Amino acid sequence: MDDLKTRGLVLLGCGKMGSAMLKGWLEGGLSPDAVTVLDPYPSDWLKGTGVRLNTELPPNPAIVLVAVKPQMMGDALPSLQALGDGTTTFLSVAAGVTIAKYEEILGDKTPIIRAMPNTPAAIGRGMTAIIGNARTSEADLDLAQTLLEAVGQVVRLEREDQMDAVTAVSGSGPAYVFHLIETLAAAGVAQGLPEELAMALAKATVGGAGQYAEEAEEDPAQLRVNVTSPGGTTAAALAVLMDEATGFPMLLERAVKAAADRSKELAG
Ligand SMILES: NC(=O)C1=CN([C@@H]2O[C@H](COP(=O)(O)OP(=O)(O)OC[C@H]3O[C@@H](n4cnc5c(N)ncnc54)[C@H](OP(=O)(O)O)[C@@H]3O)[C@@H](O)[C@H]2O)C=CC1
Ligand SMILES: O=C(O)[C@@H]1CCC=N1
Repeated sequence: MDDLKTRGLVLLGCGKMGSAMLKGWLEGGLSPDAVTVLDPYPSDWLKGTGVRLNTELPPNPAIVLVAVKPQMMGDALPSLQALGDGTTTFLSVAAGVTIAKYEEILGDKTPIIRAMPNTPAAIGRGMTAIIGNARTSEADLDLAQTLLEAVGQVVRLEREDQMDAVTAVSGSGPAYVFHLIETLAAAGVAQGLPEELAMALAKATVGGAGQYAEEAEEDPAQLRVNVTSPGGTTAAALAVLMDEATGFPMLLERAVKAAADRSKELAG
């Protein structure tokens, strides 16, 4: 992290993902002076952080974090080509954009780390998978990992082609869980609960169960069994949710496949 303080970090694109990570870093003690953000329409929140905004780049930043949409990459990245001299590490969070694509633009001397984070990084509960190109040293990976661990957990991948499935599970995954909360609350309303109460029950249940699944010694299947009294209410619900033709397993398999397929398409 000392390298980041002295050489600085550049953030290209500060939308939903970039700001989730920046929020985590600033709350974790990274000085706003060490961060230069390039974003054409900065939010009021970003303007209030005190970071260096749309101004000249530091001469030799330790890391450039690329957080623009995959479709914008061709427009946005060439402006940073001068930093592709091999001393700055590029860390990309863009879905689908391969390391080879970066090497085409930045040259193959550049250490490039492809990462897939998720938005719970905003509260320090992110999950990020990373993999580097051939120019990435262990020290580069360690620096990226330290930075990313400031906003949650980090796993290292063995192969870049695992990234499509990772994107479909943990990158997009928070959206599936938020949708579960929305639909669980709506189902409670359909059973006669007031909206506010149903939403409070749904949020606390999903949040509590998620944390319990992470912390408990038992696996999620056993935790599910522990809730399910024989002949009781949970068994009645699970008969619907575990139905082979229409239940969660089939739905999630289709949803995760659709996301992974889209990640492959974005690679072009
Ligand atoms: N959202 C998520 O949960 C996750 C997103 N990602 C990846 O993160 C990246 C960003 O996604 P997300 O944050 O959702 O998207 P956003 O659209 O919210 O953020 C992208 C930001 O980049 C800005 N931008 C556009 N063009 C340029 C440019 N030329 N130079 C600098 N900044 C530019 C956009 O400005 P403007 O809006 O004005 O165009 C916007 O603020 C994507 O590649 C996505 O795949 C990865 C994991 C999770
Ligand atoms: O929807 C997307 O394409 C991005 C990548 C993972 C989460 N959001």
